[in-house]
Amino acid sequence: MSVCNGFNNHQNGSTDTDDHNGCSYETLLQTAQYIQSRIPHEPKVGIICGSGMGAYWHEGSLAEALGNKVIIPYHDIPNFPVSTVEGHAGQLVFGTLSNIFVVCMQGRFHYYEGYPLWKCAMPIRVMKLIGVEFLIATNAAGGINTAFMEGDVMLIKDHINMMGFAGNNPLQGPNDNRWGPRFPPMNRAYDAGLIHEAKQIWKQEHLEGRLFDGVYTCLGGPNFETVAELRMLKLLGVDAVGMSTVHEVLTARHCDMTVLAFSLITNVCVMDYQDHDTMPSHEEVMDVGKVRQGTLKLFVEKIVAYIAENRLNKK
Ligand SMILES: O=P(O)(O)O[C@@H]1C[C@H](O)[C@@H](CO)O1
Ligand SMILES: Nc1nc2[nH]cnc2c(=O)[nH]1
Repeated sequence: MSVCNGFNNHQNGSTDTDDHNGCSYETLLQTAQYIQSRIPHEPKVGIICGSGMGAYWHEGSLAEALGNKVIIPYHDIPNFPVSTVEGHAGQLVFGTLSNIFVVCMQGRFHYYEGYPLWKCAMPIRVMKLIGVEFLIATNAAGGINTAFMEGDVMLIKDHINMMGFAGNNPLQGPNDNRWGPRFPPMNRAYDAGLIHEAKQIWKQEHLEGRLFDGVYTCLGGPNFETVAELRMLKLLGVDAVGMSTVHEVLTARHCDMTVLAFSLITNVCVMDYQDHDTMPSHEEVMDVGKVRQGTLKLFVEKIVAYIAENRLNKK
């Protein structure tokens, strides 16, 4: 049996033998079957709760708000990676939100944790196998667009796959057509209809703070950027920079999920050599996430309600 190198294999006693993209369809079917044996319904919407949105178990977080919760820690799930980021709970939380059954990833996997990109994105394929059709990916990001302030929210209308420019992509390796095509298009990675609706919801619900749209990029991390790097990203048309999401979106689109994603701007990037005082930190990221999670929770609830009423069974 094929297993995933570096994964939590303790339950099947397998040895790690596979290298790049060695996590086969059959292996992930076993992972999916384990999860299915523990949940009462198929989730149609998957939500990735990043550092800006209750990746940790804060009171008032989105994951905590689900009804009739079933919680499965990552370390219990065969073949799943484990979370190593400070504050990330590292669990799947299933339950009802806006009257439908959803799954939240509370904490995600990053390249800087030492996982290859395909492994960081592997939970997306597991979500697909258990029924997820819509992915809502959230993250914390630094604001490069000079209009952005801490606490702003940016709907991701597009991304620049910087790591892909360097030849690093979660879809590298043998392609299994059961997931999707060898050469997937990415010109409509982020669903324009959902972006439009999300903007309407923000207005109609009078959600607190400012909503923008813009271009996101993911760098490998774990360090925050130098001034020169940030200036370069700005020149390239990047509005917000983070350390996640792009590999998840590539994997989700490859297997034909519909994607909406947004960034919580947790810090304004320091683009000025004269600024000797401002230093980005993970503590600041988590603090801003905590302050904004009430608003973001409402935002996601309403987006899920929209999907449930207007988009499910109409794909
Ligand atoms: O998981 P996300 O992308 O939301 O978290 C960002 C990137 C790093 O993991 C962390 C830095 O503070 O925030
Ligand atoms: N790369 C990067 N990731 C972040 N996550 C939250 N803020 C930042 C940032 O400024 N840069």
